[in-house]
Amino acid sequence: MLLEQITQPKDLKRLSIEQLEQLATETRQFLVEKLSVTGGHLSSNLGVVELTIALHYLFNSPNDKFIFDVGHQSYVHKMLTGRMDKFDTLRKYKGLCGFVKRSESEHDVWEAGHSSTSLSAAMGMAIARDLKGDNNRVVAIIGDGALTGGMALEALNHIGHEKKNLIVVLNDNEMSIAPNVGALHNYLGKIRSDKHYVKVKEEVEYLIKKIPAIGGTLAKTIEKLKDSLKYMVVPGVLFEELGLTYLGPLDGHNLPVLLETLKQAEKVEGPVLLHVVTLKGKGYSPAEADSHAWHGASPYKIESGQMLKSVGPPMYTEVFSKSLIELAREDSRIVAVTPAMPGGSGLLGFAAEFPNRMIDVGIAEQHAATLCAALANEGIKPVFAVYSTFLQRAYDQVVHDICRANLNVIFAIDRAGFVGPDGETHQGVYDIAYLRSIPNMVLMMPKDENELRHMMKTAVDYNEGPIAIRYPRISGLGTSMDNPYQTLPIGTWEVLRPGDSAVVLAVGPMIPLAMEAAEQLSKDGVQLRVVNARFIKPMDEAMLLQLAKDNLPIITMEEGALMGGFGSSVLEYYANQNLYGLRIKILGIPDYFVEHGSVPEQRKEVGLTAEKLVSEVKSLVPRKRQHA
Ligand SMILES: Cc1ncc(C[n+]2csc(CCOP(=O)(O)OP(=O)(O)O)c2C)c(N)n1
Ligand SMILES: CC(=O)[C@@H](O)[C@H](O)COP(=O)(O)O
Ligand SMILES: [Mg+2]
Repeated sequence: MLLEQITQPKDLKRLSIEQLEQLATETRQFLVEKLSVTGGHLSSNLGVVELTIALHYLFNSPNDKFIFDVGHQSYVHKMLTGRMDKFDTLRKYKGLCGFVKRSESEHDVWEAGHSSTSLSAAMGMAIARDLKGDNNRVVAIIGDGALTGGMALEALNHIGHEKKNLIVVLNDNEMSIAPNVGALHNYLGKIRSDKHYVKVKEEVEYLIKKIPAIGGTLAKTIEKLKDSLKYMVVPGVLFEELGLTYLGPLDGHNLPVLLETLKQAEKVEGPVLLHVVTLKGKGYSPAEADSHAWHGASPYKIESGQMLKSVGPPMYTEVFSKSLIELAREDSRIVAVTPAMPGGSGLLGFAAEFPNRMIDVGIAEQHAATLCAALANEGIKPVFAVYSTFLQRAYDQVVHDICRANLNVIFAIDRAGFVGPDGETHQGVYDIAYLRSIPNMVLMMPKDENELRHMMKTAVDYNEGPIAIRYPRISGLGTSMDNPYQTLPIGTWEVLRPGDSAVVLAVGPMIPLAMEAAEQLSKDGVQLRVVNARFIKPMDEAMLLQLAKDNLPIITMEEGALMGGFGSSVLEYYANQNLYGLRIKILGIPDYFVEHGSVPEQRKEVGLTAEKLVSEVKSLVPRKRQHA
């Protein structure tokens, strides 16, 4: 096995083309086998096997810098840089990260997880290189999906202007997570499909070379002719006009072609865009057939391609999906907007039933937010379906275009809280802090999937401005679903369990932990009152005042950043009411980035457990009130 001989990139350099091709075969086999156990981003990585081998064969990482956009397709890079032995721990707690990670290797020079940052990073590294007088190569590897992200276009604008030496490898597999969308995608499709370009271009260049060298106006005319012909024959004219040299399109699985074109690219002065065409999922037929489903694969049986799906209650996303469809059947104003996550956000069923009411804008959260503002401005009821972590990308639009204008936008914030294997770049733990401080925003989180349905109805009926529902990347509790839907009174909490020793104000998935702690505490004679703090903003101020009067110890519990979170707002409230002397403890996520693992492992790491709540309550309740 050649793969076993590769412990660092320079081991590639002694291999022949045939051996590199053999290595590609072994690499695919390794990925399919390892990820059948761990799960992970299989189809993206299968698509970049030859490309990654070619890059490490030709260039000299880490001196030459590889910047992977998103970084979900960096498994081959990790294999070739000495981490094959760690793949059994991929995306596991304290194991190999599923994205590029500087602490793992000197070859990991730039981290991501969020899309469309690679070109900005490449530009920064190229400028720094030139300021320092270095001469290393800077190579960004960006997918056709990531190229639809606004940041990528901002960077292209700058790259074309500055004309620094750098290489952009556009990995075009026609897919984002779902099929890619947008005018750029269509443009790339035209280039990919029309072989006419390459033929005519070669003929024109041959003819122009034939014209004997002459001076004066004729030469200028010929130059102009060549330029105007460029519009007809050069496929990447869009990029050429932006100031990049376009090379391609080329077969991203053909190693000799890749190596030859990369060598060409290396010689070009200024920025180069290499348009590489690949097949997402290549080499594993279930992934080739459905690269969307195999983008984020669960563990699977290799032979059958059967993914091992979790059994039990429905995921919150599924409940959101079904209730959105039910509500949309009754209300034609409802439109769903997604920034390139129709599958993950549970909108495929909605799109099937309401094809002209589901809008996928590509990886463009900022555009999606302001689009929703305009839809609401015109009387439409937009549901902005977005992961908590990706909503961070549109913070200004939420403030400037939606909340300030007090427009009726519904935010369906999925993956709110810990997300597990995707880790620190994807944790949905800042939205409480970053949303509650915006005027006009209503923010709620359900205790279970049944209450999620009622919150959906509450949001659709709400016409006083923006309203957000956040829900986690976990299964529900298996509760039965009320029919009909109920509309919840805004700003009201509910007591789920009485108690007069202490009270916990619990948010969302913290409630089952609070109920478990209450059970344990009652055995010691401590009666913990459990409150469903389902409205994070506005809070139930009547209840807060009553709790102060009762002078009970108060604990808040949220799966969100403590800094600026729900607990902070309770502290702020009491301080502003001059209600000092209350015994209050806030539980949440401390001020650091929690890395990948399972959600229970992440909760345990930060102390979001029933045990922790029990000990906190006991520390606040006078001993005399506890059984000895
Ligand atoms: C800001 C942001 N929005 C959404 C995502 C979710 N996401 C991860 S990968 C991906 C698709 C990327 O497509 P492409 O760049 O073409 O890579 P491929 O998987 O096709 O190789 C998306 C939408 C993200 N990581 N970051
Ligand atoms: C790499 C990326 O950002 C997405 O693929 C993300 O991992 C999807 O997350 P879910 O698996 O929670 O849909
Ligand atoms: Mg793609």
